[in-house]
Amino acid sequence: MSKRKLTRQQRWRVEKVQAERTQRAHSKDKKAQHALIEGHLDEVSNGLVTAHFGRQVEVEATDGPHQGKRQRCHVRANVESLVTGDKVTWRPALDELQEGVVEARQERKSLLARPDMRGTMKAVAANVDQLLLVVAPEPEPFANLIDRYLVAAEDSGLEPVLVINKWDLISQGQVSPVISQRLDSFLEIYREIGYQVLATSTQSEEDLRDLKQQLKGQISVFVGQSGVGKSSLINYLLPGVDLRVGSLSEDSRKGRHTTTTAKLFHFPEGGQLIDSPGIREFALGYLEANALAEGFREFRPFLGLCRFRDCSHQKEPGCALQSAVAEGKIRQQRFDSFLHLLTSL
Ligand SMILES: Nc1nc2c(ncn2[C@@H]2O[C@H](COP(=O)(O)OP(=O)(O)OP(=O)(O)O)[C@@H](O)[C@H]2O)c(=O)[nH]1
Ligand SMILES: [Zn+2]
Repeated sequence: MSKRKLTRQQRWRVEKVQAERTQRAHSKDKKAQHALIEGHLDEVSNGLVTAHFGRQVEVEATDGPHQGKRQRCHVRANVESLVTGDKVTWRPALDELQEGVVEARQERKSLLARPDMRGTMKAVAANVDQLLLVVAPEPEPFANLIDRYLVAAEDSGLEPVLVINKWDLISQGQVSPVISQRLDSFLEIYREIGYQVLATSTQSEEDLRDLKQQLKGQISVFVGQSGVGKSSLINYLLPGVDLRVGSLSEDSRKGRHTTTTAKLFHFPEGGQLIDSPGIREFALGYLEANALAEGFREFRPFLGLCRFRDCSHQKEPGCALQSAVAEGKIRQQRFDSFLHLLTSL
């Protein structure tokens, strides 16, 4: 192919197109570019995404002169998608009423995802350390539901902690001995597996002490079935905070915009909470059968030991899980729950 000599006019046009393309590539978010040009930004520092609004995020400075302050931010076009809890490198605006710019996302420790309306898994929160699975004597817990949450937590890399709320009902003998007994043996199973179990109630300060201790220095989420007392617990732990996730408007001209995205809060006595209606209902989305078995913590030593590599742990001879159940190394109830979840995949 011969090199054609371009006329000055053509060269000018090529250069112009090139420049425009570069401009577009570098500044998909024009406002971010604009902010940089305007020079109203401070030095690069570390931050934490505390909320998400469409293409903007709210970032809290975790070091530097703005530490503890929050700002709305534009996100550079080359930054991968952000969720609440993400740690970022950003440039705060010098004037806190202006908007900062997120330059990069830092590595994630864990990612909590939940299925959207079409069943596609959507990331909702990053770097959550522990999942507080709230249960109560009433509504009485289903083993299956607890196990679903536990598997989801294990799969997302979060440490689950079982929180038995409404403990006052038990300690004051307000639930029938049958329910009380059932709950006890239930909890014993989870303790035996190695999960931490805490008793709480929203009826006295004393009953929240262990939970407050557990929250310190960690990013937590509260999950559990309706009516167990998640809202009550969170209201006690975050006094005076407007928990309505829609309380920050996306755009004041459009009025109050209710967003269901997750928000990050600081507990006054230490630790952080990420909360949204979606997170509270977080359970099991799509899972591979292997991930399901892995999610039953006490099954792990036996996985891969079945006679058949593709053992479904149902009726096959030489199934290591079934032998473990027969030998009392795996509780029958957990195995039944596993099979139930397996058939509902
Ligand atoms: N006795 C007793 N009742 C409680 C306790 N905590 C919450 N409740 C009551 O349990 C009911 C449900 O509490 P909520 O905080 O709304 O429960 P939730 O888990 O947030 O429920 P959803 O909003 O439906 O998900 C309310 O009537 C509370 O007053 C507790 O520790 N002891
Ligand atoms: Zn098997």
